[in-house]
Amino acid sequence: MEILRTENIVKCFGEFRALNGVSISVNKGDVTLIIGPNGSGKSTFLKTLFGLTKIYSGEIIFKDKNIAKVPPHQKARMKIAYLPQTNNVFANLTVEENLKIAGYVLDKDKVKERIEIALDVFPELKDILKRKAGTLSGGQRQFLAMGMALVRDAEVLMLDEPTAQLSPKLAEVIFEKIIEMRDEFGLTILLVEQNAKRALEISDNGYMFVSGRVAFEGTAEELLNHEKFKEYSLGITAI
Ligand SMILES: Nc1ncnc2c1ncn2[C@@H]1O[C@H](COP(=O)(O)OP(=O)(O)OP(=O)(O)O)[C@@H](O)[C@H]1O
Repeated sequence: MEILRTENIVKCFGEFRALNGVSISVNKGDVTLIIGPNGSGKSTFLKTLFGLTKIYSGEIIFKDKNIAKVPPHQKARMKIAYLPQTNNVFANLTVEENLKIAGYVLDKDKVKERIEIALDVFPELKDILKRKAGTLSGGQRQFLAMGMALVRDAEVLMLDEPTAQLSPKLAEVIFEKIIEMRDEFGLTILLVEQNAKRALEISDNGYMFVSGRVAFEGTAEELLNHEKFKEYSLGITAI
């Protein structure tokens, strides 16, 4: 069942069209992947979905409502979470404080319960609750940011390259956590990833962006077997 879709999103920076009519559809409880070369508009797309930059035209439909003009803090209340590549935690606060702040709109008992759930999925955080988030490793910071989304009880989670700059081993752990968040909690995940092949293996559907457009789309399996994708992932063509 569709929970989120965009229709013909156009985003310009001056004369430059970073997004040139992007339409995608995201099903509830799926991992939907966006891949594509550098500069193809993936990060810009997530930012526009969350309302961090204004779009020129197009619609963002969430549960049958056009939310294109809804500001980020209201989208957060609608249980949409966005994790940027960096600055996704409060560096000067401890891990515990970050988790508590994530639940600020919930009542106290509920926050406690949600933090317990987050620590079940991210037990790695249990021993570092008193550490300042700014001192964490890249992987620990990512765990915390994803844990905060769980505390918030997010329904849709948008992740911008969560495995960037992590070792292959840690990247694999992040992919496993993403699967767990989908399968155990029914989260809908919109994922932007550089590691296209591995990310497709854990995804349900995918979109390949090229120059601000959807070049091709399909189920994860269709994309993995797509000639263009094979060429792209082998680096034979820049598309
Ligand atoms: N604030 C901005 N002002 C002007 N141009 C921008 C701005 N943000 C992004 N762009 C341009 O828009 C295009 C899309 O950028 P975006 O960061 O969305 O690509 P991407 O697919 O996420 O790339 P990467 O994989 O390298 O992160 C690029 O050409 C980029 O230079």
